[in-house]
Amino acid sequence: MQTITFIGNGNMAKSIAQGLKGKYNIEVVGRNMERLDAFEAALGKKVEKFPLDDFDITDKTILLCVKPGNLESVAKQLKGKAKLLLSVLAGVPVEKLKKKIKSKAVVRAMPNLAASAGASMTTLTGDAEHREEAEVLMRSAGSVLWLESEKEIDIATALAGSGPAYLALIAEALADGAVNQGLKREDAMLVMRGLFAGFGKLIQEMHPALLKDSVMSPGGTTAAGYSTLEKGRVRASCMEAVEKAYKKAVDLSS
Ligand SMILES: NC(=O)C1=CN([C@@H]2O[C@H](COP(=O)(O)OP(=O)(O)OC[C@H]3O[C@@H](n4cnc5c(N)ncnc54)[C@H](O)[C@@H]3O)[C@@H](O)[C@H]2O)C=CC1
Ligand SMILES: O=C(O)[C@@H]1CCC=N1
Repeated sequence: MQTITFIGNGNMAKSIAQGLKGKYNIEVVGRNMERLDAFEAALGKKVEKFPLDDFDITDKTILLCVKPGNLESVAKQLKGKAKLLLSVLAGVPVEKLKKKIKSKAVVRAMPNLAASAGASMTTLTGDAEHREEAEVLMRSAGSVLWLESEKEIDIATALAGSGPAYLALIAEALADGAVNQGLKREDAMLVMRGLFAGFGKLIQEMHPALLKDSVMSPGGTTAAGYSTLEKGRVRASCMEAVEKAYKKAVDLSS
């Protein structure tokens, strides 16, 4: 079984490791042994645990899962040259990764929080020779799409990487709206979750505009609510949110 070495043991590392366990041997590298023990307990499977300081990455397949701001300090503590560096760091380009961490090949991956449920939408780009290997690996955590440029992965970061947070805002706001009109909180949450479960299936098959047209009757309840969303500039705000998140990814590249 191939071994994957996680550097970082936070949310994203844990989520991806859940998908990989059983298919790959897992090693995890971090600063704090208690946190590494917690990572292993959360995974419910034996993993090899190593301190970060002076860790030798020679010929390993690394899954780098630290924050972009920690790249510098983490890189300084590693020695050797990896076989493949797979980085989930938002915005950090291949060139910068290559400068900081020695590796024969680099691939960027942008998963999302749904990796914890095996349902990430993960985009990938980088060394095309490792496309197949990276796709197979990340498919353990959901769907994958290889993109041809780093600009595209930065845009996809704004859409699917950050997207769960944007949809969570909509989900919470809609449930709050129902509570505001008098529905019990627990009922509002159940109805909202059911709405998203069904919508998740429908949107796979229908264009969003046709889906909307199918729901909105002339002079009906949906039309009444929909015009309020347009007045509130929800459409423009979503487009601006993607723009701001993309620009932030570009900022992180320097
Ligand atoms: N959370 C999300 O939904 C997504 C996160 N990402 C990317 O995943 C990466 C990790 O994010 P999360 O797992 O959410 O963060 P997290 O805060 O849960 O985990 C970060 C990890 O880095 C370690 N760390 C922090 N400072 C360190 C240092 N100075 N030296 C060594 N290790 C250090 C922490 O101990 C932890 O293991 C980020 O680069 C982010 O861009 C990508 C897609 C989605
Ligand atoms: O907010 C962030 O920086 C990370 C990247 C994509 C989702 N979360």
